[in-house]
Amino acid sequence: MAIRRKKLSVIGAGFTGATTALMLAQKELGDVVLLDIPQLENPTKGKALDMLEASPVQGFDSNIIGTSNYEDTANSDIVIITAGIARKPGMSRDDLVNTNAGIMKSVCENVKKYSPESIVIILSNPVDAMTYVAYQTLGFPKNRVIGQSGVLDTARYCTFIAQELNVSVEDVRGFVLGGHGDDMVPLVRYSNVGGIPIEKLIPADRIEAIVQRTRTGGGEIVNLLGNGSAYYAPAASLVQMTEAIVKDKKRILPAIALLEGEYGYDNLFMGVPTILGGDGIEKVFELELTAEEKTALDKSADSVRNVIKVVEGN
Ligand SMILES: NC(=O)c1ccc[n+]([C@@H]2O[C@H](COP(=O)([O-])OP(=O)(O)OC[C@H]3O[C@@H](n4cnc5c(N)ncnc54)[C@H](O)[C@@H]3O)[C@@H](O)[C@H]2O)c1
Ligand SMILES: O=C(O)C[C@H](O)C(=O)O
Repeated sequence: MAIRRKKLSVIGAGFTGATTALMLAQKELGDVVLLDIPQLENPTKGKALDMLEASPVQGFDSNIIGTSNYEDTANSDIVIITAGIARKPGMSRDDLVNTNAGIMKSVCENVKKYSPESIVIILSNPVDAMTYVAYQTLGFPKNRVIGQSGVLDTARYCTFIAQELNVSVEDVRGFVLGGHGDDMVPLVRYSNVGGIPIEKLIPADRIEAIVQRTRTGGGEIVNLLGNGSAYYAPAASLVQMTEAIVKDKKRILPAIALLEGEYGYDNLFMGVPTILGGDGIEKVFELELTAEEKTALDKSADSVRNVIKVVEGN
């Protein structure tokens, strides 16, 4: 049997979608189809061609096409959904829920029709609720519907720890649990630098400042950009998750997964540590939490539930 490259479709060719498409191709994780709405077909084709023309310079052989036609995405191995509106200063991610739920449903109807065997990774916000909408619409098994939040939130947390200690980011390990909102739960107790618990290296008040900055990390970028939200680190996060799946790496990464009893939550999509491999989410890890950590996670879960209620009311 001939060996073929993976087919990776990115729905939404805006800041995050286009950046993700380029990074996927640069890492040669597969051939990339970048799709946006028909009104933006030419700009989408233009972005894809521009990226492809970088390939001789950078030396990658992934193909990239732009389209507004779902037939071009048919039989994708992985579909990454970034379609939707982004927040502006003064807005919360939850303010996007009604618009993006409608977009998510229409995108997922097409994904279900054209790529019924795909693994789907959701980025659009509010992402925990959008992953729920995608799961409902797609009807795929839970291991094939994955939301991105924890890789990004953890990346921010690790960036700030590395800055604080002036050490390599490569030696910083941590975990952020919970919903992708301002009450997410960076797990200080499970964070270390080169194996040394951060509580032995950073004073408590500075750790608290890092935790708070992580929680509002998305808003910090929104306020600086002025007219949109982060895209370089979000795209890098999507690419790390895609690589774990395409290469069946079985990486332990935080991802938004359907919880069915884990951590005491039922029928809730929220960020938890998972194994990501060729089957998508292959396992959800249940960590032991202190009473304080569980209270914080309960608060975050309540926030996610409140947004899901809005979606269910539509
Ligand atoms: N989960 C996360 O960690 C995370 C991180 C960054 C951004 N986001 C979210 O991702 C989404 C996209 O952000 P962005 O910065 O790329 O926004 P953007 O406005 O630059 O791009 C969104 C694109 O989606 C397209 N789109 C809208 N409706 C569509 C449809 N029905 N089909 C196909 N494409 C459609 C738009 O035309 C636009 O090109 C936002 O909701 C943002 O909040 C989430
Ligand atoms: O903050 C946002 O609205 C975008 C994204 O969720 C992020 O965390 O950067």
